[in-house]
Amino acid sequence: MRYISTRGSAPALTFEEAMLTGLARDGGLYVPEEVPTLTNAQIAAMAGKSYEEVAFEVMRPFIGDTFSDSQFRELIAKAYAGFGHAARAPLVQLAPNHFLLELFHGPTLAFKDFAMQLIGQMFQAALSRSGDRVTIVGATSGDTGSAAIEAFRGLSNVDVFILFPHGRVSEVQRRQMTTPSEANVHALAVDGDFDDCQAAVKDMFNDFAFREDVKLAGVNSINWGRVLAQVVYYFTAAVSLGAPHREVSFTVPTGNFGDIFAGYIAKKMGLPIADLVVATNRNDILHRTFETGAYTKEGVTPTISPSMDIQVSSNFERALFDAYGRDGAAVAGQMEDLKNGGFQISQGAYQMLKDTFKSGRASEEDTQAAIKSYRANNGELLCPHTAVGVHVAEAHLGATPMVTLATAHPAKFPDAVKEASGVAAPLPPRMADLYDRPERVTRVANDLAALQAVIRERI
Ligand SMILES: Cc1ncc(COP(=O)(O)O)c(C=O)c1O
Ligand SMILES: N[C@@H](CCOP(=O)(O)O)C(=O)O
Repeated sequence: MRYISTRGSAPALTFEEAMLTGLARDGGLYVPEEVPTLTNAQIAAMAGKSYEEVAFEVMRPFIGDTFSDSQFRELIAKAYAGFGHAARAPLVQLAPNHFLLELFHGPTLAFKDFAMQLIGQMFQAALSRSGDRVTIVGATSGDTGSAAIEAFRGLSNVDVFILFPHGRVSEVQRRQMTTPSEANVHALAVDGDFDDCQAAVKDMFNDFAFREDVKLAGVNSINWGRVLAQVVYYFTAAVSLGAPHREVSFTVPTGNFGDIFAGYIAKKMGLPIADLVVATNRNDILHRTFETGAYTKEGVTPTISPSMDIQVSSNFERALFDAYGRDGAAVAGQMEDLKNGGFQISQGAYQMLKDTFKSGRASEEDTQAAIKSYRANNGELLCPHTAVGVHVAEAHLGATPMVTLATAHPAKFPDAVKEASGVAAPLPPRMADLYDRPERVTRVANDLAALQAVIRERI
């Protein structure tokens, strides 16, 4: 299995190389040269298997010879051992044809743990084999950062720097990033928004001298390994609802387009997914794009679902690559136009995207109303991101079972949840002292050189 860049002019890599490389050297994102497919019989045989076993079967065709089967099984087992639910990703029924896929039973209470815990294991195994040391730099709107820190804290061959937008993450998210005391963890509060943080990370990858000097690695969904690990729960959810004998639809609260892209890969692998619905908050660039065919940046507006306050949606580039018939030059051209504010998608590519994805948006009021009504009528306390998903899903319910991804635990956003529902969402006992732990954070200007200086000084 080889991985190629969405911009068409970086070398093809193995799974291990793509995982450790992060951004391609032409600025693109790595994708598999071909997406392997599973037969209906293989999918049907997943029924009744453990999450770990399905994870092995779904991901094995993508990893080539990076790990032996037995080592890969071991890494998967370690990755999910600390999850607080035996099913790892349980389904809860909201209505006759509407289900919630709870993805918040990992150590940091968000879906990011599914990929990050596994990436942590895979990095550790690959780096201890090679003896290399890397510097991970990640951008977060709140959840990727806490999950990355949890997965990499205390590891001897990794330094991890997380850039988050100062004042724009929830207090729980911030404390999850600033309270770990391990010396290899560095939380950087940037005077900017998430898009600034993500742009700085990509600029660091495009600064080849810096990239080589610090041995830069990435754990944002730039990294194919992140997307891959998220493909698994589409299979477990769909199979428990009757796939491959029955189609299933998914609604995905979306920001950087990584999670929904994982659903798209599951569909390409042969999972019978009817609709893939993109749900955005008022930062609705993706919804507008699906409506109009124009990808046009506006400023980022802070919302009560802060992890989705994103305008430059990194993984959309992976979808565009397929929409343009895998023409890297066309994608590179559109990404150049994005620097000047946006681009118009060609008619053919737009049609492909419209045929593949549906979309909707939730205003702040819609989000609050969903939190309130699902608490009152279903007894479910939703996090604001999940509430965006549930609101959008309601407009797409039909005969096919709909699964909305519950991407974070309500306790990560206690203020917004309490205001909407009147109900407090307590942290689990293992995190009960989070507010008492001392914080360690460095405030940094939204400036590439300043960020690079901090990183060089600390490693
Ligand atoms: C809780 C939560 N929901 C939804 C999203 C959006 O996911 P993606 O960026 O993969 O679209 C994020 C951030 O990634 C998140 O943290
Ligand atoms: N919402 C994310 C933003 C980063 O997304 P990623 O999936 O590319 O890591 C976050 O919570 O940080």
